[in-house]
Amino acid sequence: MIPVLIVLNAGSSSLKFQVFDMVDDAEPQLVWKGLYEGLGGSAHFVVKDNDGAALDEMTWSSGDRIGHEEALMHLVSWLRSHQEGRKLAAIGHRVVHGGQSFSAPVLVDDSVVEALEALVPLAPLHQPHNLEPIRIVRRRLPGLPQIACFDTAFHQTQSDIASLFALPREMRDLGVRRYGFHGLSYEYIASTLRDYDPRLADGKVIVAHLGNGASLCALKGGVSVATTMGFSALDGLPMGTRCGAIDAGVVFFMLREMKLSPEEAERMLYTKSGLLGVSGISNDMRVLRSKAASDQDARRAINLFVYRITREIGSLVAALGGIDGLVFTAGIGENDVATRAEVISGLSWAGFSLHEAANSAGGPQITFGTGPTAWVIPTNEELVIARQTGRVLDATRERLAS
Ligand SMILES: Nc1ncnc2c1ncn2[C@@H]1O[C@H](COP(=O)(O)OP(=O)(O)O)[C@@H](O)[C@H]1O
Ligand SMILES: CC(=O)OP(=O)(O)O
Ligand SMILES: [Mg+2]
Repeated sequence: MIPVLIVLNAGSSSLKFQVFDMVDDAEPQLVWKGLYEGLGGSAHFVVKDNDGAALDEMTWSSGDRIGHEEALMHLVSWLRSHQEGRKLAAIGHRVVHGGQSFSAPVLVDDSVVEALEALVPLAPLHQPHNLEPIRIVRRRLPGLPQIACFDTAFHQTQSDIASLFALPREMRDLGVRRYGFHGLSYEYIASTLRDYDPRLADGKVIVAHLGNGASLCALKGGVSVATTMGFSALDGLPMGTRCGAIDAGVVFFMLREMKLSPEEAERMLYTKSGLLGVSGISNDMRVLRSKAASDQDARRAINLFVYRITREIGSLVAALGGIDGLVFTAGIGENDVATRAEVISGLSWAGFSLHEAANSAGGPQITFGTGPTAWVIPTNEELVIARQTGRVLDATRERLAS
């Protein structure tokens, strides 16, 4: 029997999954990937093989009340009827916040669940959804090992100064510091840089993870030295619906002058801001691009996004003391030719010069010449979760055997 892993990335109304074969010490091999979307309403399930060919799909009506629990149990029974010769060995989860305690992936037990629940206020948009499948599996499939893999862990290499806020010392003791996120994505990119150019693997690289959530990370020799997200996933760049870095004074204005409750203020900053808030149209870059020529608000939202990315890259170049490479990844970074072109055009001062045909073709290399180079590299957070999960399982087995 080949042991298989399910890797889960749970959102508020979606559950993305991938299934990997784990053969001894080999790299995890993707077998199936898919998602449930529209959970809580009219849910839809689709699963594909590792070549992207659709294998199965299903749609439920809202009366069927398919939530995360029903979706997970459906996935497990789908696997049972398709996994001939395979045996489910564990589930690896993306958990956005690991706080101060978790600097590496961990086997989930009662105390881990409790510690991760305490971090919900630090990532209200993600953490509750990440924890829900963990609780469901503990209840419905007790005994199945679950491993939590964190978006924050990769940034633990940052210096004390890079992670410090200029707040009174007791705040740091309460855990109020910069953590950084999207670490699973950055770990994947760091692990593959050598395949593209050894100078990137050993040098100073800025990775732009531009998806619905967006951040930048400065890597030196593949190690995180600075990042734009801080205490929460609200910081840094403007995102699909999140504001990114704003003056903390705005929050006091919202509470005191606008008389918003903390929950209302939080909702505005997390779900009504960013590309959606500025454009008043959409959080989706595809929609904004299709309207940018005729709609001033769509254009302004894009211009602000690009302006903030370019400015923050300048800041990270200073933190690195130079730059050898820039990598675009995630939904916008991998697919939006125009965003890449606009960012590169704002970086001509650093020696970047766009190769338009290469950019239109999706790279991988999109600038050439003697200066720093820019690249498009698709991220793979799920593969990192599978690798980390495999390592934790091996270590647990060795511990039990000794
Ligand atoms: N073909 C495309 N062109 C431009 N933008 C795209 C394209 N495909 C996806 N996107 C952008 O990527 C976003 C999703 O990115 P993704 O990394 O999948 O986000 P997440 O994992 O946070 O859900 C979409 O909201 C959209 O803005
Ligand atoms: C941490 C974070 O912002 O994640 P996502 O991009 O999936 O929203
Ligand atoms: Mg993402």
